[in-house]
Amino acid sequence: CAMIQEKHKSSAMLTHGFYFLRVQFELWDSDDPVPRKELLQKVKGVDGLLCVLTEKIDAELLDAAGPNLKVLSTMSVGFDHLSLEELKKRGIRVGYTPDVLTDAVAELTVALLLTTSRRLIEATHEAKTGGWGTWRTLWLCGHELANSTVGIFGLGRIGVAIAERLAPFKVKKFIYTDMAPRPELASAINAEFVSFDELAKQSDFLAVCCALTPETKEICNKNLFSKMKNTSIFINTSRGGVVNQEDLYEALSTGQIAGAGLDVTVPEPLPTSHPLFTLKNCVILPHIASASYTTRNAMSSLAANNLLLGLRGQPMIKELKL
Ligand SMILES: O=CC(=O)O
Repeated sequence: CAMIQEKHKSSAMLTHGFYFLRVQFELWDSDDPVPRKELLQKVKGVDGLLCVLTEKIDAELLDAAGPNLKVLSTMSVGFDHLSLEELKKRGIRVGYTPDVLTDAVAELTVALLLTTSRRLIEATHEAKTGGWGTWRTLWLCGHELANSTVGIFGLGRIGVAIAERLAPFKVKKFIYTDMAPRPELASAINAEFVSFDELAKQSDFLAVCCALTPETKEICNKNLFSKMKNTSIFINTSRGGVVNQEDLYEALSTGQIAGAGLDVTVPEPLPTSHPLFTLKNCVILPHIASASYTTRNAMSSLAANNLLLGLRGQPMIKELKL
């Protein structure tokens, strides 16, 4: 989190293209989120703010910042932590970091899918704790990608990148649903547009890649799970808010679906006492999809450049249309 303003402790000449921009900035120099109270105090009077997805940028924070604030840059592709309406109302420009994390997120999604479908966490636990007896015919059997139908809910850059990585596993068919067909993206992976119901019914693996919006909030609920096959695997690397977790628990614990792999939950962190942690067929990761050194470096650099360009009144590299 970096707050850019006139009269703060650190000062730097930041080279940007052929220009120099003199900024004074204060850095929250910790991997832990800046405490809300501290953030509310420190944003007062800043011209720009660089945040991550743990910071809720709402009317309270924007009021605390005051009228100097012209640019917000989030180091994330998701922007459900930003109140876009409030930002637009105040004429604040917003930068974000799509594209640079697509490869890392797709890679992690494939890893999570295979970990869940081939029951790798259960398997390593058995091996370590003495559950490994003789070779047994049906022990720790899972579901394979070869000849399967993979469904993608929300076909964007990341959905396409996931499908491209899964295709060599001999997937039979890719299907997807979105607000409307997206033929250009779909043709790259030969995916067929289907209804939400058909996606539920046909998918052997269902990967959720949509943004969290009022329309997608808890859209993965008992209506979806009840239509899925009891051999199907559900994967979510988008936002926890798209899933109704009580319904998912029910579907997993009653065998309505075979397994779930989640990189995102509500809340984050998910309390260790949460019922989903009791299930062997649920693999939960702590929101690490973009966590590779290369990608996090690219995200920080893009977020910083977006901020500086915005402060200079120029088009950002990746700017949200408000
Ligand atoms: O979840 C990660 C992001 O939105 O960048």
